[in-house]
Amino acid sequence: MERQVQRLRQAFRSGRTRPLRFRRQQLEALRRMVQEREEDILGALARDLSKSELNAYSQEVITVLGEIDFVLGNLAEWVSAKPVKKNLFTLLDEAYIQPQPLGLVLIIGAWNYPFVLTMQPLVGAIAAGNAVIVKPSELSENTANILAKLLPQYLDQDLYAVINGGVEETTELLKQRFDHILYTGNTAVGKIVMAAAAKHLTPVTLELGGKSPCYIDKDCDLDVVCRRITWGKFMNCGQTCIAPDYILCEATLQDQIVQRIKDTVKEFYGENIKESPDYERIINLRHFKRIKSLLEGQKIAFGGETDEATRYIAPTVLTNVDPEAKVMQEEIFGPVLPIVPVKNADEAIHFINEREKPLALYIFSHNNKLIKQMIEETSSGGVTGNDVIMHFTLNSLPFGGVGSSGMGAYHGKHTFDTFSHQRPCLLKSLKGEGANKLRYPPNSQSKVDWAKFFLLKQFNKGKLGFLLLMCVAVAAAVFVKVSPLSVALH
Ligand SMILES: NC(=O)c1ccc[n+]([C@@H]2O[C@H](COP(=O)([O-])OP(=O)(O)OC[C@H]3O[C@@H](n4cnc5c(N)ncnc54)[C@H](O)[C@@H]3O)[C@@H](O)[C@H]2O)c1
Ligand SMILES: CCCCCCCC=O
Repeated sequence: MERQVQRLRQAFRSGRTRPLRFRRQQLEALRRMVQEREEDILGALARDLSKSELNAYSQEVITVLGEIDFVLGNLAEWVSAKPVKKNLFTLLDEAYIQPQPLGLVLIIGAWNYPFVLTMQPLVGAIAAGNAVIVKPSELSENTANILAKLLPQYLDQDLYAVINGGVEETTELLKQRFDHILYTGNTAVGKIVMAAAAKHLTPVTLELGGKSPCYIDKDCDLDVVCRRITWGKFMNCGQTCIAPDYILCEATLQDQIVQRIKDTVKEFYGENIKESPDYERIINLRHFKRIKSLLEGQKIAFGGETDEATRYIAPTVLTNVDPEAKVMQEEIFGPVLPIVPVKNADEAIHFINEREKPLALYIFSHNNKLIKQMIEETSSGGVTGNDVIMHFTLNSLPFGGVGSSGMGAYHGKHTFDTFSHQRPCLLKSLKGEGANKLRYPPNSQSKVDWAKFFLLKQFNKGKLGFLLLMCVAVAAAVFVKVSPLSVALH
């Protein structure tokens, strides 16, 4: 493993990833891979999560293709140096920010959307000019295997590698030195990753989870609200990091919500949900048993049927759930939706703020002021008002958590920035040394007064004064030797 890391680092040092043309070629090759090997990719996703071809395509493949197109359309602009504003001391100099690749980066993916959660960060890491090691989740082993088979066929093998394996291999991998690690998965492992990264002072992006609340105000259209929640909660059998984890609403709304979600489940998945191609299965037996155990002692309003042989758990809604119940202590990550009654929006805000900061927050109301108030008075990785999940799909929005739901963010330009060093560059001339006397010893009151005059706002009396000052400064920078001016400043 150490040798492989060395090999990639060596290839990065060759400078091959620097030119825009090379990065574009690699991204185009990646796009070709997704298009030409679509069937293999969809097949792997079906075997891992019982995802239908249509669902796998619309949830994962489209996102990756869209990301590649978006990056290719903007990369030339992103890699270019960005001139910055200057102060009076640097007026004649060149000042800019130059994005540069970090080096060798590690991307550790999760199993629930195993294709998009490794490929989307990979697109940004390549775009930013890095060498990359991808470590897919071992739980979605078919997707992990297809990535290990396909990526070397399309990408430069000296710069991009897939390493498969479980805890042992990941632990070994984390002993190596990387220039950035992007990890997606649960919070407990996030801490392990961060501790390992700290040994090398490696920066991390942690895309973690949490219990994402969903508040339903009484002033809203419950038919629409429940359709949207049903879609986002039961998609991928509830195994979505930003699925609404639980509902907060006034007690009087509960029965209407239950009835509408029940009707929508029937509309979406039919009378026999097990037969629906749109309804997935739980990833493995451990998670199946974990989710099933969350139902114990709960009031099941509908659903609750399970089948261990196929790891099927029906869409399930629980009512009057006690905040102390086990189902409210951990991220559910399955098709179980508890409803916790609260008196009003203020109590919902209090409820949310008493707990760890979630990855997402959802607020449904006709009252925009209330939505804005809840955003203002709570914290979460992201927010969607009057819908669920959808903020993930907008790549102009940074996607990530806060507090225990993660740190850092990616998607679109944000991924490019995550995997780049924004290098500040100031290019001066060796001429104009006279003006520099101001900062060289020995110091004097008049030099300090000049510095105040050049740099501090309160000494630049208005716009006109500032303009005048700039002219003086330019003159000073070019010709003038420092002279006392304290009188003019006071
Ligand atoms: N924020 C996001 O974008 C996002 C996306 C998907 C999932 N998630 C979160 O991930 C969680 C579910 O994923 P998971 O954690 O079950 O996925 P997982 O079990 O697939 O683990 C994720 C990665 O961590 C590695 N790993 C596991 N144990 C390890 C250890 N002891 N040391 C080092 N590496 C280890 C795995 O090999 C895998 O590559 C949920 O909490 C979910 O909310 C977050
Ligand atoms: C179109 C829906 C994609 C949702 C991906 C969520 C990633 C986290 O689990």
